Amino acid sequence: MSNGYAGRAWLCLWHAKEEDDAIPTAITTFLVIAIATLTFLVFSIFRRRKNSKNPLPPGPRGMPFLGYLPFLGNDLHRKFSELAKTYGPIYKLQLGSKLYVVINSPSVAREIVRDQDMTFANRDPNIAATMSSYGGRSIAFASQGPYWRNLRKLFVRQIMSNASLDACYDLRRQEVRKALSDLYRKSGMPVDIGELTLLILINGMMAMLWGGTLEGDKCEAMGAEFRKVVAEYMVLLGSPNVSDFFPALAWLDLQGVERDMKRVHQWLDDFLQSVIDCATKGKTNELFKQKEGESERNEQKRDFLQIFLDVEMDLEDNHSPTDKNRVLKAILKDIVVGGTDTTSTTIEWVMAELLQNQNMMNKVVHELTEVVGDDKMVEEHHLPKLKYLNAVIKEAFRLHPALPLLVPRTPHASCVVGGYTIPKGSNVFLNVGYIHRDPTIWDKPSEFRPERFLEDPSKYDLSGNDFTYMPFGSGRRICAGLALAERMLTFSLASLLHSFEWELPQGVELELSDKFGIVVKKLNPLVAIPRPRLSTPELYMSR
Ligand code: HEM
Repeated sequence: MSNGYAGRAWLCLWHAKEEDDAIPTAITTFLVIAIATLTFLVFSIFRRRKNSKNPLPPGPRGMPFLGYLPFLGNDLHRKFSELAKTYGPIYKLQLGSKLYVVINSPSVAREIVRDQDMTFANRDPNIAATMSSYGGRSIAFASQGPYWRNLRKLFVRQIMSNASLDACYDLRRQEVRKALSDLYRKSGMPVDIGELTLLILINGMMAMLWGGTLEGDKCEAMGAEFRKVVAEYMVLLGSPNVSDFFPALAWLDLQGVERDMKRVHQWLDDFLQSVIDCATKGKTNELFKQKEGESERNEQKRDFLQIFLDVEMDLEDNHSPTDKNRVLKAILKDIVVGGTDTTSTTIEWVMAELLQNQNMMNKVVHELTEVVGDDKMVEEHHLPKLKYLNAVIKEAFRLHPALPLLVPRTPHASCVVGGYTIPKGSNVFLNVGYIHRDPTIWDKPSEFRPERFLEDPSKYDLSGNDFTYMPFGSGRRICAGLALAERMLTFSLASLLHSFEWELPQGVELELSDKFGIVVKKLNPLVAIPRPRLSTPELYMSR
């Protein structure tokens, strides 16, 4: 456009030479050109300045086309922390055609989850997450919007409310007690702690969902299979996938992530479908059993599943029954998969740290004896009084956050954070694992020292308001199951530690290395031997 205008101006100047008003016309023309050029120059300088004022974050150079992809390795959480030492509080990684931004300081994290929380409340699920969440229908992977807002509101206000969680305490307790009596029969034998706690959690969640649990001879085998499948699922969700970085190549599925996720997703889908069929159609299944009296599900009794079934209709009014079923399974996945693996992994870490630090184990057991007594079982009302155990759990969350990179967020508009531009659509990781071990924040950060949480117990809670400590995330997308996670984790752990003495099998060396998945687990499963420590055997039989 400016070229056309300049051209017309030159033409005008040429014709003016032959006319009487040649001089004023020439001046006008020059002025127009000068103003246009000046405007253009000022605009370009301003634009350059603006960009240089807020450039993209620093970051390592990569290779043409591939970016940093060839250097990423398998342990993302370790690599991201290594890079944070070089590039500081915020850096970028170009991975194929996608831009990733990693946040490594509380002050920059605050800008994301507090100051610009609304901008960053979106997710951009990768191929594996989209497939596994039935096309982004789960709470965890749905885009910000009315669907996600309504679902989350329902989940947090109705399912996770104190009243609702109090109402289903009995169901949780029965599952924990059942596990304790099974364990009593196995005392003196080595137990895989991750497997044990996952089974408690699956059954606890299923009991709260619809009053049914895994039952029968195949129960343990099913639990172990579930664990294996969920572990693979978490690795696939977190693995760098070439198809995500080069969408044009996605059809090739070069690493087979899509193929593997399809298989894992199918297994979980069948599992969840059986749960729904048992719960809603009264279908029988050799693996699931409804608790006695639960078969007469009536109008007054609204378990988790019933609440979802009712409200899901409102959410997806115009959808076909198949779609509604998918939405329901996506939500069940949030609970049965997202809620169980994170919680049981954390219990395993706590047990490992306590077995490593015998004096802390003694303090925990002493506190349990004082608060609960050796002639009683743990109840949820004891939990707030277990100050030392709660500090141990917080310290385990600090050193071993289940999701050390949280779940990535995506800004819906370009914005400035920490003085750098984060373009719309980039993937933003909050490197909580790194912040939790930052020596400028934490004294001797790699030491397991629960006492740091006792010094000022009100300073650190799990609500994500202190950006130096965010094991459940923060802001609009903070963990939706926090209330239940806190109760289930502390109750199961306190019960296991109160009812049994634990020791490592002879000759076994404990090590605490981890392996990456979206949930970071112990590299080698923790195996320990339980021995009863309560006053009478009858206590182990109580429900
Ligand atoms: C120790 C146990 C748990 C840990 C450490 C944990 C941690 C987290 C974290 C870090 C996030 C991402 C937060 C963010 O992006 O800022 C998250 C999201 C979520 N969690 Fe948990 N979680 C746990 C247990 C549970 C349980 C028991 C449930 C369900 C009953 C649950 C349901 C969810 C859901 C639905 C989301 C997605 C929230 C959203 O995107 O709006 N979690 N969790």
